[in-house]
Amino acid sequence: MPLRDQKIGFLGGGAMAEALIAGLLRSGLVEPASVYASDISAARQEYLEQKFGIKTADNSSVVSAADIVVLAVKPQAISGLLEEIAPAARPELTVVSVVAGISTDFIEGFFKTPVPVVRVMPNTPCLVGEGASALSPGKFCSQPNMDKALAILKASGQAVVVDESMMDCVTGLSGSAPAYMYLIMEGFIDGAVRLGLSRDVARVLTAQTMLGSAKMVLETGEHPAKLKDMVTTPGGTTIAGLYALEEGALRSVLMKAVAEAALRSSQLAPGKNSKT
Ligand SMILES: NC(=O)C1=CN([C@@H]2O[C@H](COP(=O)(O)OP(=O)(O)OC[C@H]3O[C@@H](n4cnc5c(N)ncnc54)[C@H](OP(=O)(O)O)[C@@H]3O)[C@@H](O)[C@H]2O)C=CC1
Ligand SMILES: O=C(O)[C@@H]1CCC=N1
Repeated sequence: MPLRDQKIGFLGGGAMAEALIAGLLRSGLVEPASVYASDISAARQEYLEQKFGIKTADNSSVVSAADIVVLAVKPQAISGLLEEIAPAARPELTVVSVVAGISTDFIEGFFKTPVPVVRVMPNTPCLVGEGASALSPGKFCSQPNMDKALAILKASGQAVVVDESMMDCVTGLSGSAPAYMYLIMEGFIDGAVRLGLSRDVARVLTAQTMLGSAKMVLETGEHPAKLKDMVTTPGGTTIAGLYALEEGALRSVLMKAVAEAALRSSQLAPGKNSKT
């Protein structure tokens, strides 16, 4: 078991760290006593201690105490954080970065010794055990390092290994897409509320329909177009709704959303960003 006796430290205790900690602890693979976190905000540290029963400390103390360190600050804060923790970094450590747009090469460059780095793009549904994560190994990463990172991400959903050149794309897809899905659900809910359905009923029907449709794709392995055809009775209701979606160029809009988010990911590394 790759996480046995491993102490896991989170640097940056915001939304994504919270989702990963929640996923890890609800899986039962790790005890709260083995999890550490640091955050620039004392109030945030207190919140994490209270919510999860984990320990908090400053960044360097967390790195010294941990076997696996998860970098979970915003891209704009990564250089300062890496400078701060570099003296405590060592080759036995596994560094897992969830920071969008930041390459393994960039992170490795801050350390004096060859430190294994795994780049990961998770998403917030890790919070409820349904995350979708992609991982790429850095150049000093061994299979045991990857196994540890995979175990953390698989504890809270599905995880796949991709070439690092695909990480901006993955960031624009599964990293960002929970937000797109919520927007789509909001539109469906408002559409039903407009026709008189109560918001609560519309919310449950919408979310369960998205969940069920996603399960159909994953469990049948069928092309989404075939599953769509199964719903679409000739001359019926669904084709009328699909016609409206095609008029609104839904697929083209969704493709653009992935491309725009991937482009932004490619601009996030310090020195590359067009805006901060
Ligand atoms: N949210 C998401 O869905 C996903 C996020 N990510 C990545 O995860 C990372 C974190 O994102 P997210 O959780 O949304 O952001 P948050 O702003 O919620 O979390 C980052 C946290 O780190 C704190 N922080 C800032 N500087 C330091 C420091 N030097 N040491 C310790 N803590 C610090 C921040 O404090 P303060 O706010 O006061 O600055 C904040 O609480 C980002 O790099 C993002 O790209 C990846 C996949 C999905
Ligand atoms: O919006 C962001 O930049 C982060 C990365 C992917 C999801 N949230």
